[in-house]
Amino acid sequence: MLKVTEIFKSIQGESTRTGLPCLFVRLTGCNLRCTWCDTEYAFYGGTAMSVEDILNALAPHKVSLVEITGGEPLLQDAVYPLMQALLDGGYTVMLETGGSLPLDKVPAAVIKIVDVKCPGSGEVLQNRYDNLECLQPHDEVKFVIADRTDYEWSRNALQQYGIDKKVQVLFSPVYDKLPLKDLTEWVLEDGLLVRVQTQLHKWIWGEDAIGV
Ligand SMILES: C[S@@+](CC[C@H](N)C(=O)[O-])C[C@H]1O[C@@H](n2cnc3c(N)ncnc32)[C@H](O)[C@@H]1O
Ligand SMILES: Nc1nc2[nH]cc(C(=O)O)c2c(=O)[nH]1
Ligand code: SF4
Ligand SMILES: [Mg+2]
Repeated sequence: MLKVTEIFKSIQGESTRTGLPCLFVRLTGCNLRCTWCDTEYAFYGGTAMSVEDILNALAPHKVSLVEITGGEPLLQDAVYPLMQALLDGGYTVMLETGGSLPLDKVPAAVIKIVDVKCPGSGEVLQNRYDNLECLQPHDEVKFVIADRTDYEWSRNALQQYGIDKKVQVLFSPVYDKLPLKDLTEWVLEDGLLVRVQTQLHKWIWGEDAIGV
């Protein structure tokens, strides 16, 4: 059984697949406490569901892209059979993870979106840099940036670990904290090979909407 906070249909609001219709499975519980986390309601509670219950909840929507997120989805062991069952059911599966837990057991066909936590998150010491070895070309690495200090730290991490040589890198401002324009201009000034992104669902439905 898995603890599930919510299952919903929306557009993918982040990553290179932004704008595509997508189903979301938000698992309950997180081992981190990022200062700016927009999903604190997923830390506790949740409904117990089996893999079959989750497949049955997704099927009527007739959307083939699904993202498993949280909370931290890799905290629950049953996430592995869930990912495999979704792949076997013909879904394109994305996994959104905070980067503090090992990635080596994630099925190769799953598209991993891995955060590298910046100092402004308060969780920079939790990054597992050996995870960068597990990345495949279809995976993406996301830096959520609160200010200029985070930006310079991210720029340095890119260079130190050669992340932009391996996968698509996303630079995302902390919503309502760092203006998108500032981040964009810094990236252009420095000629970084990264994709600036914003959380599109918040521009559509507002930052406090849940289940979108
Ligand atoms: C809620 S987390 C769940 C998955 C996992 N715990 C993680 O951190 O990647 C989903 C994504 O939302 C991002 N996020 C959370 N709060 C945000 C905010 N206020 N502004 C921008 N991105 C945010 C996280 O950094 C992460 O990339
Ligand atoms: N629309 C929408 N797209 C998203 N992409 C990643 C999300 C997440 O919370 O992990 C998310 C989310 O919460 N909503
Ligand atoms: S790791 Fe993800 S869910 Fe957990 S506190 Fe950070 S942003 Fe929120
Ligand atoms: Mg979200």
